[in-house]
Amino acid sequence: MSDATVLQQEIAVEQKHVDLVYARLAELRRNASRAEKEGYQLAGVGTFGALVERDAMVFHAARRRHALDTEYEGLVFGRLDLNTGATHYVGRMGIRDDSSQPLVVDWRAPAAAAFYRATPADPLGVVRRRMIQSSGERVTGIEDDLLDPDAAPEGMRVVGDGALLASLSKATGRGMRDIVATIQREQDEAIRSPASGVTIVTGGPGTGKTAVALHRAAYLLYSDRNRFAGGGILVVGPSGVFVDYIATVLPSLGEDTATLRSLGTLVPGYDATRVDPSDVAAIKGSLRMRRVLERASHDAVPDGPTELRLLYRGTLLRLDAKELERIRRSALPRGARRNEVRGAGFDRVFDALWAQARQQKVTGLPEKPDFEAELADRPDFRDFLKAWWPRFTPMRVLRWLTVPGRLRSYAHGLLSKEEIARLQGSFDALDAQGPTIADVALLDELDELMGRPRKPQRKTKNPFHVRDGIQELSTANERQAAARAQQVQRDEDYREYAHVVVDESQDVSPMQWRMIGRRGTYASWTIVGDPAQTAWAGDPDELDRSRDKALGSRKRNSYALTTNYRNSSEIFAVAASVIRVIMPDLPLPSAVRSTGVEPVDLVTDAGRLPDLVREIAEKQLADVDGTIGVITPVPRRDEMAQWVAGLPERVQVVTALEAKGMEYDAVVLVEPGSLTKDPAGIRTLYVALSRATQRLTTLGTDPDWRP
Ligand SMILES: Nc1ncnc2c1ncn2[C@@H]1O[C@H](COP(=O)(O)OP(=O)(O)OP(=O)(O)O)[C@@H](O)[C@H]1O
Repeated sequence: MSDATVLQQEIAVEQKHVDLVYARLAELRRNASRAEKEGYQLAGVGTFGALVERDAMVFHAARRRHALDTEYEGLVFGRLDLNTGATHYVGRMGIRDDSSQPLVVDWRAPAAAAFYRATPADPLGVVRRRMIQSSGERVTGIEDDLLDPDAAPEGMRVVGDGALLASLSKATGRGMRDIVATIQREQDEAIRSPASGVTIVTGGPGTGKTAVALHRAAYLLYSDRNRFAGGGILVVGPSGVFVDYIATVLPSLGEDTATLRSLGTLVPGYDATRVDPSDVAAIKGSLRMRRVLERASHDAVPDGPTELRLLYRGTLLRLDAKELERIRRSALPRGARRNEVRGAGFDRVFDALWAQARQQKVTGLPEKPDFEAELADRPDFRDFLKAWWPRFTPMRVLRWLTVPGRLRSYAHGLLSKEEIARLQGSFDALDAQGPTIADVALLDELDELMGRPRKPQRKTKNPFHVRDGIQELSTANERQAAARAQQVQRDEDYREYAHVVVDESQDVSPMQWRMIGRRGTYASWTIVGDPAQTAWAGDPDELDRSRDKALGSRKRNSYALTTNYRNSSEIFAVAASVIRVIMPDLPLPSAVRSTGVEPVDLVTDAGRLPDLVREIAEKQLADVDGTIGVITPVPRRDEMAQWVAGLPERVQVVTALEAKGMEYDAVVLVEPGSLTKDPAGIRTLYVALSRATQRLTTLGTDPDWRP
């Protein structure tokens, strides 16, 4: 029999099972719809208990139907033949037949772990592992691994080769794809790492760190839904571009209880996308900024009133600048939070005025409480208090740093003259352009330092909580929204996540670790990153210390990933040659796929550069089916975006910093020489050179751009 016939026969075998699964799925969807309808009919009964039961039925049925709908495509992707003679199918969700026998095992269930972990050296009871590829409900391909030939029963067929490689050669789309069908053993170990403590995943470019982090989030939600869906999972990535790229992965895994944030949007109220040059980011990210901000948070208000004069029952009461300063200082000792001790400051003003009034023997002076009430009623006095000790927003205080004299005095002894000058240059743009990504951590720090009257935590609006009356859910949309709301309605600045995932963690500055740490006090953590890709130009020890502080004394489990699944070996060789210059001993991942296409390096003059960039992007459009990344130096992004304006959407323009974590089928890296000035730049160059799966062209005006 020819190989093709054997393959067709085996496909037919699997198709039979897959048909069974989809038939059962259709039945389950019908059941879910019926449950919803029946839920409504219960309303007719009208008793209190029936209404609660109705809401519960409607909610669970709607959630079940949603899950059944999202997992439709490629539902079954694996089969395990065990040495016990048993067979398990592995898929995106677990499905049982009507006698409760499993038709498909959820990939996150313990029984599915062997699908990812079994190897010929350690087959874990698996004789044959089969990957099933399908399109819609149709099985299109099969790839087998025979793991334990000695245990194979007579007639067991083994077909295909290279399922992983086949999956890696698919075109890259706008969003990251899930890897659930081809997770590798070392990745699976990290995904299923214990739920508590800190899981640290390191590995070079393209080793699947992001994929692992996201699949781990899905795994945690599956393994302990109450804990992780209840508390929520926070996923932090470096940029908005990156967050959009990964946003598609979690819903496709059937989970919508994760909150995705970039470093510029982690704090509610800010949507920062502006990046600082690396030398400025290093200053803003340094822990020394905490002291600078602490000083600012205790300083007098610019243009605030310098004295208080009140005519009280014919007598002038007066607090001069010195006295006001003394009161402010005594009400605001070091460590006190200004917005929280405002009342204490006001009390001291009353005390000082009362003492004066008594000393000056004001005629008809009432008791102190009446004296205070009289003053508190006077608009001129209230205006004074508001101007002298306003409620401070973090942005208001950060703006004080734009005043050169103030910045110098806050930074005295903490930052060098040059550092102060650089910071000043950056803050000059604060009013016109809004905060940078690094500023958001400073604003969060100020919020912490100043304190604020916390809003009471909003109670979760659970559609089944009947204390406030039965909720009338009517349309399908409302039911869906209610089902989601039950899980995701949290305080705007929610800080009690059950798990925090930090992707591209090598780029999180010390001040940003503090910002993230505040939101993960009660969380377990997954931290993924690659120190060789960091753009951090500041003190590396400080970075380690601040990370350790955020993670606290939680137990740590570390995993290292060693295979680069993204780049062709030809492309990774270029990236590797660059990072070797500054990190000769760095262990690098091995790239498993060769395309036979060498990267291209072109040099031109400044005049020709725009046309050439466009020409190359057009050529790459013809060469690859997926996305094309035009990677630019940070300051020239908008200018270069004009050069490729009007090309299809597959062409995306990003800065070298925004390219962090991203992946494209083809990359044009423009002016690579702009990234070789310092080690942080070379590490960013390494990132930019390791984004492409198939084609890489470097193009610039400097023939000697290589470090
Ligand atoms: N087991 C796998 N099967 C198929 N594809 C995989 C597998 N692991 C990773 N990939 C693919 O490899 C590419 C790189 O993965 P990912 O972005 O998670 O790597 P990374 O380690 O975060 O990379 P970087 O540090 O460079 O940002 C993605 O396209 C991902 O889908």
